[in-house]
Amino acid sequence: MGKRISFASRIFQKVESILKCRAKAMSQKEKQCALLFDEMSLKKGVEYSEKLDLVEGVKDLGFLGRSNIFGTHALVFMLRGIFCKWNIPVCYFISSGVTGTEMKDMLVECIKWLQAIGFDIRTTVCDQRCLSLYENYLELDRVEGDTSAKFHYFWLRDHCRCPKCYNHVTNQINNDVKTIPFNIRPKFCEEVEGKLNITWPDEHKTEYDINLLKKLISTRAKPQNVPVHWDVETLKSITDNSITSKEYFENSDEPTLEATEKVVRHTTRVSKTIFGEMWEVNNNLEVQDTAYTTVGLDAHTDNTYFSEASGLMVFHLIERNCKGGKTLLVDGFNAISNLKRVDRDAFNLLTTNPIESQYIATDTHFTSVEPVIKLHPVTKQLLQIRYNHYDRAYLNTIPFDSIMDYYKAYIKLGEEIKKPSNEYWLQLEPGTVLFLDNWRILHGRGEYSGNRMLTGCYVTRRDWTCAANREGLPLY
Ligand SMILES: C[N+](C)(C)CCCC[C@H](N)C(=O)O
Ligand SMILES: O=C(O)CCC(=O)C(=O)O
Repeated sequence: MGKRISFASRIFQKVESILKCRAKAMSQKEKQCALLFDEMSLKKGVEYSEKLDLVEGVKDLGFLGRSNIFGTHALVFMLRGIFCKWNIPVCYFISSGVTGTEMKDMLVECIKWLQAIGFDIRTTVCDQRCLSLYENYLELDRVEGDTSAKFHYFWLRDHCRCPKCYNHVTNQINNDVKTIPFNIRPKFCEEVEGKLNITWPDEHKTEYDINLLKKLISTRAKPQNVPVHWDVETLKSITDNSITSKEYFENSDEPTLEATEKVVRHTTRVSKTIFGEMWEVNNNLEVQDTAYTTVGLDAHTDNTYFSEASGLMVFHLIERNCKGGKTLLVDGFNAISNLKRVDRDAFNLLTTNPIESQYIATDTHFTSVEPVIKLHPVTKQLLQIRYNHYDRAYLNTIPFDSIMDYYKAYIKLGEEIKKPSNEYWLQLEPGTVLFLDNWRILHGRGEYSGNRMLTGCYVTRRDWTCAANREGLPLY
């Protein structure tokens, strides 16, 4: 194959004269070509070449110089006709992963040389992902589609998952980040067969799976799994039956509290709050809350007065000898996105101004100060709605000048929630257990008369996201 530019002059002349011959025989159109370059990994090893009178296998970048480091890659240049089918291997270099600047210099030199011979180079094509080393980071080309991925050397050292640096039994980091020098650089670095292998100056070795790096890049600050929002019209068309997208039903053997509990414990655990673990809700004011009356309740989320509102609500209506008492569900995220579309300022006020909520009963006084709309701290996508107009405390967290604007924004969201197009009314029946995402779906009920018994429980957000992670299910 070809030549290594400028040091092997005998070969150089031979290849050059062959290339000149080929170019001469071509028409102007035939000469139009692409310069392809590609890095192939090599087995480490050296050999004396009598023909070249030098040791082959060490790093050798032609006019950019030669060194005693073992070569790990061959950087191959090739010409390919654009209009006519022809291929000519041109030259190669032995490298140990070229830097971006080295690559540019070689490319420019190679193009100049081939143009002088007579080829009409119209484009360059790099066939393989390649690794470029910079001052304090490296770059992997085309990791994600066309974009490249950059990783600081410090980060790469910090995340070493070798058994010394990381305990694979406890899944905890052994390595002390404080001991890594900020200016750490690999002694040696290569990309082979889907792996990034790094040797550090102290001979410590780190291996990364390129697919893992790819995955980490694609999840950097980008919205994940945006759930499908629904109104009454579109709810029916959602086929994804996950609890983040839609209400979720399970069947229970019998209409009892114990059967409800069994269904829940099948996948997760029951949360204990001041309302107990499993609750029985009927008209007895056993608990000091309107839920324990026959009064109708506007759509709301529960536990706005807890710093972590329950993640899931589980409802199982085990007795229905009553008139009314239907269940109301509203997709809070849909209401918020509608509000955001028509009134961006209102949306901003609700995301940035925390308000206080309360639950006060005998010997109990819970409060929490949080915004009504919470966004994911990194991706900024919707994370939680905390809307319960019954459980608001004194509004004293908003600056005087913003109070009226805040009220208008809060009421506008309330009106959106109350739009008939967003209100999904359903009749719960004994035997059907309903799971609700209390960070997203608001619930309410119609006023009723007669005997009605609702059983259920809360599941903490951390418990159900734990179950979702365990099962590999997507979270928003
Ligand atoms: C009956 N159950 C225990 C479900 C709820 C009772 C708490 C209701 C409270 N107002 C809230 O919205 O959090
Ligand atoms: O009784 C119902 O159907 C719902 C009660 C309720 O909204 C609650 O407990 O938060």
